[in-house]
Amino acid sequence: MDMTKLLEDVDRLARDAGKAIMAVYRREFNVEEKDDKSPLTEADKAAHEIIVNGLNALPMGIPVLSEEDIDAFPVPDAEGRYWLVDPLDGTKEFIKRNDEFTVNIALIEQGKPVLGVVVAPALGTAYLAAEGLGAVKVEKDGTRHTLQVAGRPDATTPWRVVGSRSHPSPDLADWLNKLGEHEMLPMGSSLKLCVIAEGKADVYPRLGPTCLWDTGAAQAVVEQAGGRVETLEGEPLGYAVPSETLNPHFVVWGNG
Ligand SMILES: Nc1ncnc2c1ncn2[C@@H]1O[C@H](COP(=O)(O)O)[C@@H](OP(=O)(O)O)[C@H]1O
Ligand SMILES: [Mg+2]
Repeated sequence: MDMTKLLEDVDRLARDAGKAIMAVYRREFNVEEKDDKSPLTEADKAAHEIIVNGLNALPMGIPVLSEEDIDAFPVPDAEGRYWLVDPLDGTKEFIKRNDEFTVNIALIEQGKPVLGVVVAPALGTAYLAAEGLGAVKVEKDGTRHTLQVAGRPDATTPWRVVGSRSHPSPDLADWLNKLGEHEMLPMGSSLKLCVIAEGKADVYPRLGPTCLWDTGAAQAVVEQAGGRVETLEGEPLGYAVPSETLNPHFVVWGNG
């Protein structure tokens, strides 16, 4: 596979989905409730259609798992590959209109995210990563920066902790007490992992539920920037079984 070409194709698809999302964002829209009580908008559905059709049109014929179509789980191909898509992550942020929502596309191979694209359409930014290519942020004006996580803060500097705006967790307070002196940066969606990759925060503890599609693409960005996304047992967060959609609790570390 030509990873550079694949990353360009996936970036284009995520940006097309982002344009469809922004067309809805700029006008009135309806909010439905899914079976699991989470919100769903026309924007989630429009982005899903664009991405799934686009991925299916690529020559490799890699199966797709998208948050908005979990009636049938894909069987990974002979190389253990599948696409993992969250067409609109941070739907609550989208509804609140605070701009902190993302389009997420990951390529999983043998249970590992080997390519990831996270586009934040309202912010105009994108994060792109692939094995062997590293991770970059593309700014609104098109400038590109190579991403590198921050080192561990020295003993006198408080930890910069990023956390969910919409899904606080009861275990977090205990975990933060053990961490020591820190400052909190609230943030919606997979942008939490991306700010770790950028070196703007040091750690993101997620001690509450998330699904595979919430983390796959941004995990590729963090890992290619030198960081880690680990279960509480210290194993990399894995994606081997598409039908096991719930992630365990995890911590994203930016200290390499
Ligand atoms: N009870 C639950 N079970 C599974 N996933 C949950 C959940 N509560 C929140 N999430 C996940 O957390 C994501 C949002 O996290 P955050 O608040 O940190 O941005 C949601 O993404 P979506 O917005 O794509 O549905 C959703 O997938
Ligand atoms: Mg999501």
